[in-house]
Amino acid sequence: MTRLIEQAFDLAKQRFAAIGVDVEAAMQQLDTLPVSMHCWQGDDVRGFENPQGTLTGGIQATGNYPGRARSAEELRADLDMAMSLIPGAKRLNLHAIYLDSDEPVDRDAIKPEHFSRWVSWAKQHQIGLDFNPTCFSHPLSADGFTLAHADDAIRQFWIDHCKASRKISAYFGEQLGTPSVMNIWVPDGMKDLTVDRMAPRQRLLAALDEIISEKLNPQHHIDAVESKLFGIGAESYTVGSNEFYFGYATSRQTALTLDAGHFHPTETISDKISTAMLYVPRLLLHVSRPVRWDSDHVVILDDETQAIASEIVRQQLFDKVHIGLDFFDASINRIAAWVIGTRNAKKALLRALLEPTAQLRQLEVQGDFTSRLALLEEQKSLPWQAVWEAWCLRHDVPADASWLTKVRDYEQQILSQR
Ligand SMILES: C[C@H](O)[C@H](O)[C@@H](O)C(=O)CO
Ligand SMILES: [Mn+2]
Repeated sequence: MTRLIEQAFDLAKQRFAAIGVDVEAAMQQLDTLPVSMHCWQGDDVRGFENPQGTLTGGIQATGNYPGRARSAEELRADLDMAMSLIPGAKRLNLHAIYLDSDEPVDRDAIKPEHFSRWVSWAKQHQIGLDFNPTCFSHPLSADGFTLAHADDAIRQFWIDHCKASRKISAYFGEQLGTPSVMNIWVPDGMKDLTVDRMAPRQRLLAALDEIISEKLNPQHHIDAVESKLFGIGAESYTVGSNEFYFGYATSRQTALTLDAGHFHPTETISDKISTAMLYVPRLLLHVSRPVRWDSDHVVILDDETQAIASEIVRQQLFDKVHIGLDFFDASINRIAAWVIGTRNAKKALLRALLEPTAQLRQLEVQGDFTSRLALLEEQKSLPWQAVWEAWCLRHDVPADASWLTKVRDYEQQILSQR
């Protein structure tokens, strides 16, 4: 098998060299692009604060596949398994409800010490951590409002939670030597016709300003804000809309988060990257797969995933775009879900790096759209898969679907005992 992969790789290198693409350079570039895996695929967004509670905030993990992680130890073991099957650089994205504490702590009182075991684990794996305040699945978010809440005390509780989260994020960055991107997403919105659409937005704006008022070291912490079109039970009005956060991120120069599932079904985030990059210093991507709505299906190698990766590579946005994932499927093996989705994100990046972009750009400038389309289509069938498999071997992970056997073994030995 290894020999076959090496032979195919040598031939593939020659085929790509013939269209002016340096395969080794592409692989080296790919090595520098971490994908931030989201912890919440492993337990259906339950967390360890109150795992028996209901998932609220207008999001849903459907399915009841056996074996979800029930503790931080189990989640870390599952991540170890998944990460061992995914090539190249990775990070882990934690939500605040994944605190690893021996006693109960409310959200406004979370501290770095409640995440110290995650930091030790990240150090062992030499990976960075990212963070999210969790503004849902809590009694004080039960009426659908958090940072835009009309009640001063409730709003302050969520402001304090986000402030506490920034400290944790900065601690991650300081401990691990790579900035933690902290994403603020709130579910605030209304189910039905809304009369005052302005006041909640004014409150959200002021709350965010208070949250980011303390200057933190950008080497340790990066603020990001995430919009949404609608959530379940908030179909008529979302306070943090795209326009709201686009304005916020451009005026405050925070990073802007684009979640592939948070727009109208005919809108794509790949087309928003070049606009947003004109106004904000950084983007955080939540690569996901919407099916009719923000369904958070596992990422596949579809046209939009490819288009997102191609935008990053064509515009050379390597230092400005943070690539994260956001899906949670409880109807299939959760470790397989991580492996499939993360490998696909990386496959899309590799394919983008193997594109003869300079030549295509030249054709576009010349107005030769026939050749542009012809070459774009021809390169889809160049042997990128041979390069992918060789890259997997270099990273000592299964090159083909044999990773599934390892997941099945783990399922039989570990997950089925839970
Ligand atoms: C867990 C959430 O899905 C996530 O934090 C948020 O990014 C989101 O996309 C909500 O729809
Ligand atoms: Mn998201």
